[in-house]
Amino acid sequence: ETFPACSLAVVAEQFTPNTTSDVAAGMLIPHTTPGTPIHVQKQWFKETFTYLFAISNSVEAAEAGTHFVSGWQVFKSTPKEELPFWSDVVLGFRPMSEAELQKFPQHSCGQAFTTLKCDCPPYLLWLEKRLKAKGVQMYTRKVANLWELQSEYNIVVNCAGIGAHQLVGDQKLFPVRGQVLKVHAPWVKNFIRDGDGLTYIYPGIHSVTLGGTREKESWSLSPNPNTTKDIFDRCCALEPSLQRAQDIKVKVGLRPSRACVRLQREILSQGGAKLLVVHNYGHGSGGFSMHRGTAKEAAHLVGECIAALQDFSSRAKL
Ligand SMILES: Cc1cc2nc3c(=O)[nH]c(=O)nc-3n(C[C@H](O)[C@H](O)[C@H](O)COP(=O)(O)OP(=O)(O)OC[C@H]3O[C@@H](n4cnc5c(N)ncnc54)[C@H](O)[C@@H]3O)c2cc1C
Ligand SMILES: O=C(O)CCC(=O)C(=O)O
Repeated sequence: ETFPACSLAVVAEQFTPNTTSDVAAGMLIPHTTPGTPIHVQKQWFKETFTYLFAISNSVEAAEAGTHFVSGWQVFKSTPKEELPFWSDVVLGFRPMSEAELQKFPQHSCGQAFTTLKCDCPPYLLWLEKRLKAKGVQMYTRKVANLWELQSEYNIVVNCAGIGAHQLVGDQKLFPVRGQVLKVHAPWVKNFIRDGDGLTYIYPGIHSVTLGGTREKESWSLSPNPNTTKDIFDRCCALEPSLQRAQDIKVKVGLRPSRACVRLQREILSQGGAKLLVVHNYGHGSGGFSMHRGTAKEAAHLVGECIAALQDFSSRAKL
């Protein structure tokens, strides 16, 4: 969209439904990361929210799998941060009333708001369809080293998620394993998030996501049956009607975590040849919440790469 004169290809080892993004609940509810200034995180969230608001408010919404969802974030004790940085981006953020809190006898306070959610795989399939309609080629291939792309491409945008640990040897990137359940419980219409972020119930178009776990440095993609029971029990304690949920599927994903998203330009060179790289990975728990904002910044960095390429070629002609 930003550089219509460029031709684009997507190279990935796995496409939807086999990516980390397919495991996610897809809720727009940011996590704060220490390595990025809050105003930047807010900007990324706001751009993503505005973008998905427009899709959710259009005829595309059903196919794109994006929708508004209202609900509650509940706390057992008063949270340190009374007003999260994103409170004026989501809609209608307010403290819960005493009457609402009666639904949560274990909790003493809470926040009510409306946010947006992406259902995956539909959202990823919709994005793929839009790319293909523009003539973008999709190649299934594992890349061992970015340099192997140098003979075919001028610029590589590295969006490898947790795969960047091996692909570019980023030791600052680590997995935070998450196990969730996707269940059929169409009567659950409101989201519920325990303020510690460990237990959540996120209703989507096709299923309700029940979470979760946050296991730092665990690379295991195998579901743990004890964890499944634990997640189910925790969610039923918040929403007793889930006892009747059916068709329980267990999913595991590795959040690509880092002190900050790596949004950076790099020039690789070997024997006079160059490959321009834009890194855009390390979204941790916030890949959906921030994807449009970080993509916009990555596109800006691609613009800088295009200018650099033009500069190299005009210097080569001198
Ligand atoms: C349980 C769970 C729940 C979550 N819930 C939410 C949520 O509600 N809201 C939210 O904002 N975030 C959530 N997240 C976080 C979110 O899922 C991630 O931030 C996001 O999926 C990261 O997206 P990505 O595109 O960077 O990585 P991925 O989805 O992993 O995509 C990376 C792509 O790169 C490819 N790749 C990697 N290495 C190579 C290689 N060497 N060669 C070729 N291809 C390669 C992969 O095959 C894949 O196609 C959740 C995560 C988990 C695990
Ligand atoms: O934290 C949340 O509530 C949203 C889900 C999520 O981002 C996660 O599990 O990583």
